[in-house]
Amino acid sequence: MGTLLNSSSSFQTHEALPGVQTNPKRLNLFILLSSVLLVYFISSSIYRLRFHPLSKYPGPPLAATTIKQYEYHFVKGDFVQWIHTLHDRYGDVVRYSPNHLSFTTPQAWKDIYGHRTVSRQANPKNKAFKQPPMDGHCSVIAEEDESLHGRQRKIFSHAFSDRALMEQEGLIGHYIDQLIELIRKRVSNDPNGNPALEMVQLYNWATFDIIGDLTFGEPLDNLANGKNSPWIDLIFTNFKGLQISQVLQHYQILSWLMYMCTPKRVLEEGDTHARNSRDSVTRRLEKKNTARPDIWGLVLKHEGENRMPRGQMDANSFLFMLAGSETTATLLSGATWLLMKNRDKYDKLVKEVRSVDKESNLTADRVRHMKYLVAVLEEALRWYPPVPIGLQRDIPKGGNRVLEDLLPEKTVVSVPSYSTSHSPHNFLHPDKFVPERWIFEETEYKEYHEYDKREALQPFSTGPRNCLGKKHVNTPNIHVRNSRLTVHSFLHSLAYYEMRAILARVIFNFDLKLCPESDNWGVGQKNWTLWDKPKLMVRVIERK
Ligand code: HEM
Repeated sequence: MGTLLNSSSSFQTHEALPGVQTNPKRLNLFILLSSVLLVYFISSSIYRLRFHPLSKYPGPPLAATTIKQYEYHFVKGDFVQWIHTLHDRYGDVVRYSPNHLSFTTPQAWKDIYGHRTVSRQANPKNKAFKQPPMDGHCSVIAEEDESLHGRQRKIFSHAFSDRALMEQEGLIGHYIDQLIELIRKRVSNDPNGNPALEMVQLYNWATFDIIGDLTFGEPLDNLANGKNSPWIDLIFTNFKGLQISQVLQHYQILSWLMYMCTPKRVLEEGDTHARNSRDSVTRRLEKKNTARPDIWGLVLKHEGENRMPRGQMDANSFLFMLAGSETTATLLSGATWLLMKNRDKYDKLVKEVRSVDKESNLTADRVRHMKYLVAVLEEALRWYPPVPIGLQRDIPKGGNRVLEDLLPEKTVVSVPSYSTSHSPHNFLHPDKFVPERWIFEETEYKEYHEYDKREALQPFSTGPRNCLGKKHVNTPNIHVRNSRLTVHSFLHSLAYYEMRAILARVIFNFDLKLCPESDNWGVGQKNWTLWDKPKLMVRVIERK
């Protein structure tokens, strides 16, 4: 101890002097390093602005020189608004970071996400946003290998087929009954019979209960208990953090700081729920009941040689819980707000939905033929797409063509749903909510029918990795969307059915009015891949 003290004091007295003498050297080193960095920064900026293969694309000069501006907006949660402003200013193609291009033309959907052709390779998903494997197993959305991905899609084809949906109608209807009962109870418990209800939460409970039962074959009881199940808490606590950490992973210190600042409870919750998810799948498999029309019941029934490894089942269950609940609840919340803000459209929908004699007539088949209802949901998907950002794809080795241009390997390309469907180049008066633009029989809206590029709307993405919850049609999507809504309305799928049935039954039973505090609900919301939705307060009374 004494020796240590002695040596330290000798360091302070005798060693300090040479230290002072070396300071100019250190200063010189600092100046040298700074100059090297400055020269590097200036020369790489000049290269990126003038000579880089993407330099011909328009965009903010700062964004062309550094990825940090894009990362800043992503982490801040205003990326959707930022990229939209850039498209407004620079046009249909924008360079928003040295290697990133964003497109809003309809053709770009095909070129970026479409099936491979003789002249075009597939563009793989960008690794930064890849879902991590669960115990070494990839869910369908995270599977990189094309043929393994195709194999998983094939295994799920029965569980997401028309026939499955017909069998699932009763199960889904049961939860919609519970939603209506819960709202009715709250209305009757209110002294004035006119309570202000938080609709985002109610829709979330309904869609989580439905997908929970379809995935695990047992109820999550959000609606029955009138409160969030641990599943909902987990997904909302972790999703935003996961998105942000995917950007921060490039910065070791920030990544580490974020990890250190994450409450231990949140980290433990992640493990607990992965375990719960596995246990729920185990319980479902132990029941061995293949007669039940839930996802695993239908997968096991058609299993044969297409056996899915157990770990893959867990990974996919986890995925279904997020992909199949939050998205539909978001769209329902958006549609409700848009209808409240456009009372004439709301009245038109009320008239159509209440034209049935009784509620039990609102069957899957009936609601898919309600033109105005289908058009309201289509327009809500355009105005407020649940996945508003551009899903990033990498241009592979050898380059690939997008809109006639051969883009170099490693360019990151995407089509942002929100900007594409709010582009005045694609839709007439894009910021207005006009369901009639989707109905050709509404002849007063002819100018919309003639102007709109309907194929620009792809809220479920397109190509071999599009949404599994939206029916896969053999007819190319663009053809369907280009044709009359009557053809489109025949599309049957879990996502569409849930949204139609829930909205129709809420509108059939109750009159709704927006509370003043939610007047601007849909404006300027933050987003981290999905919207970060505030409370949507709506006054509800029994229909007259
Ligand atoms: C309004 C409702 C919905 C919207 C807007 C939506 C949107 C999307 C989008 C944009 C993708 C592509 C993601 C990517 O490329 O990374 C996707 C994929 C997927 N969605 Fe949906 N979705 C909805 C409802 C559902 C439902 C109800 C389910 C049912 C479980 C579901 C299951 C899936 C699955 C499994 C994938 C991955 C498909 C694959 O990678 O092959 N979605 N969805």
